[in-house]
Amino acid sequence: MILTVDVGNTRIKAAVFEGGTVLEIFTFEKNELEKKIKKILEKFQKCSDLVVASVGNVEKQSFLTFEKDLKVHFLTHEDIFPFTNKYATPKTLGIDRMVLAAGATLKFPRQNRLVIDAGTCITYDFIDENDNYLGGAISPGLRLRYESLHNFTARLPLLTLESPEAYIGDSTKQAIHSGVVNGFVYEIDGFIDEYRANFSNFIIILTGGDADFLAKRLKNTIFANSNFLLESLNQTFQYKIDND
Ligand SMILES: Nc1ncnc2c1ncn2[C@@H]1O[C@H](COP(=O)(O)OP(=O)(O)O)[C@@H](O)[C@H]1O
Ligand SMILES: CC(C)(COP(=O)(O)O)[C@@H](O)C(=O)NCCC(=O)O
Ligand SMILES: [K+]
Repeated sequence: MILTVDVGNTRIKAAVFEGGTVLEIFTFEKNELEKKIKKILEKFQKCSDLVVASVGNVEKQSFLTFEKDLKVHFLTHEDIFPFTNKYATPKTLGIDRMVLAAGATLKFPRQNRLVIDAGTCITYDFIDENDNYLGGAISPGLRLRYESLHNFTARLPLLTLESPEAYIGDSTKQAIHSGVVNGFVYEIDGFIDEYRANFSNFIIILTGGDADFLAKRLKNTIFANSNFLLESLNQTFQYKIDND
């Protein structure tokens, strides 16, 4: 049994796997990390490995305290991945993006793949049919857009996510909801159209905290899999064991 942990910039997601099957998923805040992991390990005492991919600012030590119970692994750029990394700055590529790319490569062989992760940031990652990781894009996520409109202006309120009534927002609130939500949807549909125009035979994987909200609103039909990063972490770890 393996416990995988994804430390994002907003929240921590964790999952227990038995082989390729997910047994349970957990989502929690950074300040609850040790307490939650302890509880998970009490419930799943057969966990032999804890596998962490982190782009957030949590202390390594919070995980190392569990070394008495099981083996702790932090995935890094030094690990073995199933694609050729063509990013011009491979060492600065987020480990979450590398894990998503690994999952897409292993799960969908011999095709072009675009992974869209709508989390704190929206990340786009493209792996071609010859398993070359080419890069993608990084832009502000949904909540980040609401927060930055408020934080960098004098007059804009901080709103929480709501579906806009129309694309012509007829009040400050509706204008913000339209700008944030429609802007988010148009951006993603625009990127998908661009990739579709340039590549055939490709699959799109949509994941992240806003994936379900987004999937319903896209012009392009894509199914969301909120657990894709956790599943990919499990697969990346298996791949590392098999190929090290
Ligand atoms: N309970 C929640 N707390 C924070 N963000 C949430 C919550 N539910 C949904 N979200 C949405 O999830 C997004 C963050 O996604 P997530 O995948 O958790 O980010 P990260 O992997 O960067 O930590 C935010 O843009 C927000 O709109
Ligand atoms: C782009 C990110 C901030 C996304 O983080 P997230 O939204 O998943 O919390 C993270 O992948 C990161 O810190 N990347 C480093 C820069 C790069 O990937 O090129
Ligand atoms: K992301």
